[in-house]
Amino acid sequence: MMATVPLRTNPSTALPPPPPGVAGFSLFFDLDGTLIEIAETPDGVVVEPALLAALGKLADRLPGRVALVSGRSLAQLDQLLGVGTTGRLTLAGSHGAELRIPGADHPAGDRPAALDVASRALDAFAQPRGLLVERKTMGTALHYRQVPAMADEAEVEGARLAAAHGLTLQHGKMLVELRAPGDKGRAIAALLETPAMAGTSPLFFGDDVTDEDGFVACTDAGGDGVLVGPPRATAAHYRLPDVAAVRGWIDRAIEELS
Ligand SMILES: O=P(O)(O)OC[C@H]1O[C@H](O[C@H]2O[C@H](CO)[C@@H](O)[C@H](O)[C@H]2O)[C@H](O)[C@@H](O)[C@@H]1O
Repeated sequence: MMATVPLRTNPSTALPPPPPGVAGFSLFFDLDGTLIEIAETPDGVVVEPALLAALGKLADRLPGRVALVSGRSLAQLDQLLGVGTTGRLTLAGSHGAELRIPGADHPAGDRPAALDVASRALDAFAQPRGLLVERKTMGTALHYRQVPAMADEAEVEGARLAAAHGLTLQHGKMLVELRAPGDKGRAIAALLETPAMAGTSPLFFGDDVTDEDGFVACTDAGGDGVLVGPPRATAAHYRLPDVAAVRGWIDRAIEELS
């Protein structure tokens, strides 16, 4: 099963930055490549204290209306950012397969039974080729950033194993992942029904193909998407060039809300 990238792409590559004025918005952020710089390995990322402070301030000013929507699992988000920060945010992890809303119960979905067998097959493929396998709560990612020449082979193996084991195939930056169903769009739509977010306009900042479902969900709900990175076909109508620009935008939003 392939995770779909929507075809409702914006024809223009000259997308403007998102306008100021966030008082009536709920803000959704992807993590890797959006709030933190891409690193060589999943564990190699740097989460700066200034980011944690900014997310905390934003959450104070928009209570219940600041969310992380990540391909990382909830456990990874807790570990990377610390529960002092994640506890103040609404979270969608595992590409939308896991939700955590402060004060609400959201039983975790079932981890697909086939995931362990498929993960061992990924190990067998990765080890002799020098690739990295990242095990997550609801998925396993095969990373080829370490050996980019293996990209095509890794993608083919990922697709083969996803089909063989009935798992969802997720493409990403220098990775292919086998995972539980769900997508960031459905997660955002569900979060928009929470009392704190209901009636607000959603704005989702993301850099990767997994974020496109989220851009569509936000547009459908009267908000929009913000592509982070170089121009490409996207459902977002705004763009910021890099992580630093997102961090600058957040700092300005905090000032505006102060
Ligand atoms: O949806 P996100 O929060 O952006 O998570 C997407 C994936 O991010 C991580 O992989 C990416 O970042 C790594 C660290 O910078 C990088 O080495 C890798 O090449 C990128 O694909 C994470 O490891 C994955 O589990 C997430 O799905």
